[in-house]
Amino acid sequence: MCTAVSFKTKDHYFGRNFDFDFSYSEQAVITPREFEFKLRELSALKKHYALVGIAAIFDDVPLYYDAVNEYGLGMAGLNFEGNAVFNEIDPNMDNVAPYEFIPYILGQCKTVAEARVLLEKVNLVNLAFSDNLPVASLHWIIADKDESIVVEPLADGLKIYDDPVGVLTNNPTFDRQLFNLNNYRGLSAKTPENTFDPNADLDVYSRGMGTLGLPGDLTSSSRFVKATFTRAHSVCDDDENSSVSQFFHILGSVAQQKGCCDVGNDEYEYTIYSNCYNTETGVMYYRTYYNSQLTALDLRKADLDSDKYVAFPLIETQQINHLN
Ligand SMILES: C[C@H](CCC(=O)NCCS(=O)(=O)O)[C@H]1CC[C@H]2[C@@H]3CC[C@@H]4C[C@H](O)CC[C@]4(C)[C@H]3C[C@H](O)[C@]12C
Repeated sequence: MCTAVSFKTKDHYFGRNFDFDFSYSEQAVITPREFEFKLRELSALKKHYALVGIAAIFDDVPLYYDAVNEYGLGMAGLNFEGNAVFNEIDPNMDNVAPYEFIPYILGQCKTVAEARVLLEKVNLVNLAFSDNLPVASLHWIIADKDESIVVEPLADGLKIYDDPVGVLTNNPTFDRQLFNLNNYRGLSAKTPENTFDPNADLDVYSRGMGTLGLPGDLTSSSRFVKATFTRAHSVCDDDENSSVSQFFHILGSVAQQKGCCDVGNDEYEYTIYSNCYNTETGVMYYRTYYNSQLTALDLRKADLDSDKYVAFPLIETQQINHLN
């Protein structure tokens, strides 16, 4: 399970929880403009916008899980098991393999509006990066400072939804996730009036009674509701530290602690990393399950005209600030 969020204060922030039971040794990776992304069915992206994000590196190619480009467009892939359908090659379309999708969009689009145009011709094809990797069953959120969309490869075609709440989790399909929010329209950050039975003397015995019924379980539909509520009610100052802290608190509301989601064979799904991009400055902050200190990587401090990516292994050991 995973949760991605798009959030605005003075700047725009984007990021995700990466929840899974194992990792492909993902790293923090900057890909400059002239790194050649070879595409399976289309001509290579020789010059493209620079990317910062989290990627697993196979055969010297960064395969991005999530990234932001130098113009502030962000994109993240989240599991969409059982729903994602990838097609055969269609000679009339731009055939893109799922593992190429993030560099394909972020390498060429400055905004969601530009991404919508490219997406009109995209056919996501059933091609794996290599024989020993699966075709990842994913759907994607694409966000800039003005809007978010969700892209779902369904059996009856590629669906592009507006995402008015700036959140994506996993199953079911995004239209159903949005519909489910109707069930929670009565929830509030404020103390509710007694509309239940005005003749009964109902006490406000606790703060937070307006949130009673907000789900706290780990299912993707519950995380969608919880993250949407938390984001929608977030209060924070406009500066970078406040915004980044608040962003990680939003993600923390749907984080998964190891042990609570048993996937068998003594393996557990947990929040392996959480990250937050300031999409306007190109700085990515991350923390990992075992290291709660924030680590930052700044896109603009790399040589963006180079043809070589730079990769930094995630710092996974706890960083403790000892006072004595
Ligand atoms: C498993 C992850 C989703 C996490 C998530 O959503 N967990 C909820 C699980 S659940 O919904 O609860 O079941 C996804 C997200 C991004 C993916 C990589 C994308 C690049 C590359 C694409 C290639 O084709 C296959 C290998 C590859 C490295 C991919 C491996 C894996 O697929 C990754 C890590």
